[in-house]
Amino acid sequence: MTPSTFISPPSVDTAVRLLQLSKTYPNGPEQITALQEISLDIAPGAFIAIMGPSGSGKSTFLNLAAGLDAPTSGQVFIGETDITGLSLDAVTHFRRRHVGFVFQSYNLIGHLTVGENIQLPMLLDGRRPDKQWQQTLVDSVGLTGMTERLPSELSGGQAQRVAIARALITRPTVVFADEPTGALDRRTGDQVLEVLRGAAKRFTQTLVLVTHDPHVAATADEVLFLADGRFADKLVAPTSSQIAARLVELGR
Ligand SMILES: Nc1ncnc2c1ncn2[C@@H]1O[C@H](COP(=O)(O)OP(=O)(O)OP(=O)(O)O)[C@@H](O)[C@H]1O
Repeated sequence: MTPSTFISPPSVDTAVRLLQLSKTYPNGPEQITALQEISLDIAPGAFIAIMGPSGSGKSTFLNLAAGLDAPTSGQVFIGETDITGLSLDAVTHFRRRHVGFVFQSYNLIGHLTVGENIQLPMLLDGRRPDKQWQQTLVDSVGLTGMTERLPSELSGGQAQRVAIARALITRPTVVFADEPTGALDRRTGDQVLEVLRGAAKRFTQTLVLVTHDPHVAATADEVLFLADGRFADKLVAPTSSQIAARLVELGR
């Protein structure tokens, strides 16, 4: 199916639109279908969590929705741009400007200071960082006075706060977070989640979080469940117990 056969691109009040998104991987003579015809609209400022049993397609979902991998079929719009129609170079450039990432492993550059790490997405894009916005973010994630430190001088929780500020510095259309508290103890993880959630709400930042952890997913406005590469359910503002119960039913 060519892109022109699909319906029109999303309006500006859709941050991310997935249209009949599918991904198959070769597996010897057969194929594994990791995602099957996923369609979803995410509103600007929404905070959604993606959950599902192991192998249900969460990583594949994130990789496709964020433009880190190409679908076998279907389309991904970020804002009004169909990123599945872009060349590899163009999608990399687009991602740098319009998509933020927070990974479990922080991915900070060791020889750059906190401040330089936060500015990095702007510098890589050849843009001058907005110092005032940077300071707002630094204060908002609780790193005031720490911008001259190196990553080796930070705790895990502080390192992830840097990663959150770095993800927000470009004012991206959407931030994807992949197990953002997976490397932290529960208390620190809760604080970091609160920072992430608080910043997203304060700056009306669209946030898509992929996690195994019901406690983490319960901080989202909505939880979408994948099973066998399809959306199996949605819970609005659920408790972690409700999420855990649903996961058991889906065969966690
Ligand atoms: N590169 C690949 N090559 C072949 N199969 C793959 C590849 N990546 C994922 N798969 C398969 O696609 C399906 C979905 O995998 P995916 O990693 O998206 O699931 P997941 O929900 O993130 O799993 P987990 O919670 O265990 O990390 C699985 O059956 C997996 O084995």
